[in-house]
Amino acid sequence: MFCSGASVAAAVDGADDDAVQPNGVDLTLDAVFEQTSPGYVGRDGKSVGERSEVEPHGGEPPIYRLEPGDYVVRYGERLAVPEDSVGFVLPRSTLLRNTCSLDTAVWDAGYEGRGEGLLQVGRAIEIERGARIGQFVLADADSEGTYDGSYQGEN
Ligand SMILES: O=c1ccn([C@H]2C[C@H](O)[C@@H](COP(=O)(O)OP(=O)(O)OP(=O)(O)O)O2)c(=O)[nH]1
Repeated sequence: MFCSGASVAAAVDGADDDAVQPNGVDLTLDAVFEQTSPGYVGRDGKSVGERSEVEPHGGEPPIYRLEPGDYVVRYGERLAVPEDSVGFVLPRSTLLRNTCSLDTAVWDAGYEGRGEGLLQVGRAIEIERGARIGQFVLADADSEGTYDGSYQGEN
């Protein structure tokens, strides 16, 4: 079963009260990166390529003016996935309605950190730093151990 927004909020550090939704908690955009060198995915190992941080166009709060392309984004909130849960992030529908999306993976039981996602920009868009871009939801789960990979405690 999926958890209530209030339960999800207990797993999210730094979320405003108005970020709490009926079934999850909104996550905000903190930083945007462009990958500049290849990554590596092997049978045993992996590495993330070099990246450069995209500077906001200006404004207060700062506004990112993003041309079509793929960007790595860091969320503004620190998450701690409970050991009896699994997490998912879904894009805010306004991104989809603007020909953009957020691509995300599984958030493992026991993971803690400020995670990252793939922002796909199909048509140019402006996004403020701190704007809501996705929603974090949690489902009850039987877990086979907890996450202890290299992204534990990131950011
Ligand atoms: O969209 C996502 C999905 C997950 N995570 C975090 C939480 C998750 O627990 C961790 C590792 O994700 P995953 O297990 O998919 O990564 P991996 O490439 O398999 O790395 P590892 O070998 O460390 O498991 O990254 C994100 O930051 N963004």
